[in-house]
Amino acid sequence: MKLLLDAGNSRLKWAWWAQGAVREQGALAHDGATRTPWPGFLSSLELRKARHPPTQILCVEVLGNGFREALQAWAGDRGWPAPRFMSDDPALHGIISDYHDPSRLGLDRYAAMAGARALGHESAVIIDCGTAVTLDLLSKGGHHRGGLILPGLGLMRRSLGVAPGVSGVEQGRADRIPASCTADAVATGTLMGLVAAIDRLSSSLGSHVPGAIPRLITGGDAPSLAPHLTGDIIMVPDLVFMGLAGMGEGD
Ligand SMILES: Nc1ncnc2c1ncn2[C@@H]1O[C@H](COP(=O)(O)OP(=O)(O)O)[C@@H](O)[C@H]1O
Ligand SMILES: CC(C)(COP(=O)(O)O)[C@@H](O)C(=O)NCCC(=O)O
Ligand SMILES: [K+]
Repeated sequence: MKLLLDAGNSRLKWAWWAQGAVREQGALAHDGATRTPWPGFLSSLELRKARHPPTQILCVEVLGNGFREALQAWAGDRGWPAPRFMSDDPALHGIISDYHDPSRLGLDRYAAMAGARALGHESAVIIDCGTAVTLDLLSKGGHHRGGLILPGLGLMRRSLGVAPGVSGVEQGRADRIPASCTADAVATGTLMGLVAAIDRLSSSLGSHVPGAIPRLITGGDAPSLAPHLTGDIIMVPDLVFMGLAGMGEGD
C-alpha cells in the first residue's frame, strides 16, 4: 500500500492507498510551519494499518524544508522508503500553469488539479477550502488558467479577534441573517460571506471557458460551505489524494 501525505497549513492528512482508492485515512492538526516541533509531531502520528511498511510514501506539502527534513528522518528511522515529494516531479502531473512563475503555485493546488483530471474532468473550477480557500480554473490539456486565494473560514473568524469588542465571543449560530448578537453575527457573516465569495468567484472563473464547467469542492471546511452554495457542486473529499496517488504510477 502507498502512504499518501497532504501537509497543509492547519492539518497533516494521511491516507493508505491501494487499488485506486483510499483505504483508511486520518488527520492531525498542527501549530503551523514554524511553530510545530516536526519530529515530535510526526512521531505522535497514529497511522492505523501500519503493520507493513508502505511500498511508497508520496507527499504534497506547503510547509517548507523543516517539515520535509523531519519527514525524511521519520521515514528513515522506520526503515521505510524515502518520501517522494510532489515537487520532485518535473512534469507536475502534466499541469501547465499560466502563473508567471509556476514554481510559486501551491503544490496542493497542482495535486487537486491532477485529481480532477484523474476523475475525468478535463475542465473544472476547483475550490479547496483549507486554511486558505483557493479557486483554480483548469481547462483542456491540463492547462491551469490561474486562480484566486482568500482567507479560509477559520482564519477569517480568528482574524476578527483583533477587535476587542469581538475577541473571545463564544461560538455562534451560522444561520442567522440578520444576526442579533456578536457570536451569531461573526459565525453567520464569515460563513455566508465566504459562500457568497465562492459563488461569485467560481462563476467568474467558469465564464472564461465555453459551456458548462463542473465545480469541484474539497478541503476541511467543504462540508460547512458546500450546502449553502448555489447551483451544482461536486464534493470530492479525497481530491488531493487522488492527484497525489498518480505520482507513483508507472514505476
Ligand atoms: N477535526 C478537525 N480538526 C481541525 N480542523 C477541522 C476539523 N474538521 C474540519 N476542520 C476544518 O478544516 C480546516 C482545515 O482544512 P484543511 O483542508 O485540513 O486545511 P489545510 O490543508 O490548510 O491544512 C480548519 O480550518 C477547520 O475549520
Ligand atoms: C494558498 C495556500 C496557502 C493554500 O494552502 P492551504 O490552505 O491548503 O494550507 C498554498 O497553496 C500555498 O502556499 N500556495 C503558494 C502561493 C500560490 O499558490 O500562489
Ligand atoms: K490543502
